[in-house]
Amino acid sequence: MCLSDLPPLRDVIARHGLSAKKSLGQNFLTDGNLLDRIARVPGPLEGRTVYEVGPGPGGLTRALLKAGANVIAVERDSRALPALAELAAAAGEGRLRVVDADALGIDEEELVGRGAHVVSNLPYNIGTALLTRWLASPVWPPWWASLTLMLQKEVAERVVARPDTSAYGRLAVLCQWRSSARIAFEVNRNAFVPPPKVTSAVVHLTPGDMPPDVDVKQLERLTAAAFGQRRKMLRASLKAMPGALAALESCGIDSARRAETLSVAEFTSVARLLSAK
Ligand SMILES: C[S@@+](CC[C@H](N)C(=O)[O-])C[C@H]1O[C@@H](n2cnc3c(N)ncnc32)[C@H](O)[C@@H]1O
Repeated sequence: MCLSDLPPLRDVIARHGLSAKKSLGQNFLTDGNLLDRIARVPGPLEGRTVYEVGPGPGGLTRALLKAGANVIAVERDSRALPALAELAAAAGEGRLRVVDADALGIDEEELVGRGAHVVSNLPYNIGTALLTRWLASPVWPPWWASLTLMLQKEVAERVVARPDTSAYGRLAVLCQWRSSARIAFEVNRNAFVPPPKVTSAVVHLTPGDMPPDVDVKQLERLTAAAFGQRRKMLRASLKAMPGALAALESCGIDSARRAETLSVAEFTSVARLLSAK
């Protein structure tokens, strides 16, 4: 059997008894056109390595393989392994490797090497944790060439949010400091089996070329303190952080401002001074 002869995804899900488990964030995609559209977001994939978290019954994996990628996928639900083994056989020798593990415990650089594209319909319960980890990598440029991720629309909006909006916060600062981030398109909840409660969106991030003079941990501490009390003036929210008020002053930032008014560049200039100490 080859990829084009595979049975429809709904049949695969039924035959392998893959009833969706809420605890694993399982909302499966079965629309081939939508899956092909997601696989096109990172650009040409012929001969490229793609890392996928949570292939489940393999809908997105199938689209990625059809696009010519070699896929390394990590799946925590061992019920999906037989369906994925059939997909691997149809794709041909060496094109799909499935690791039966928790993606939160994976050392991605060791597993997939450098230069891989990440394409995933992420389980919602670990989506923000994985995105933050991939952006906060101590090694920069990171191991990934791009991230194409299905997230809850509300999380996607936090990734691309601008200052002076309620969605602007720690995630926006981290993502926009380290990458170019955009929402590729929204996905209606009815595209999933079963439909989740909320609309989703596919985001695409490519790593920026960062000078190494800002310690990501300092930036994270700074934004955690500032947005932890986002309604307060910075002079109150950053009071307990050593050096922060002096760094604000050196950067010409009025400590009567609130966190959500600071641009990403302003946050990084303060973090740069704190990193130099
Ligand atoms: C939203 S579903 C996506 C399934 C499939 N890729 C699709 O698009 O239809 C999320 C998948 O992630 C898997 N998963 C959940 N938590 C995981 C974890 N910690 N590590 C690896 N996979 C996980 C689930 O079992 C499920 O298959």
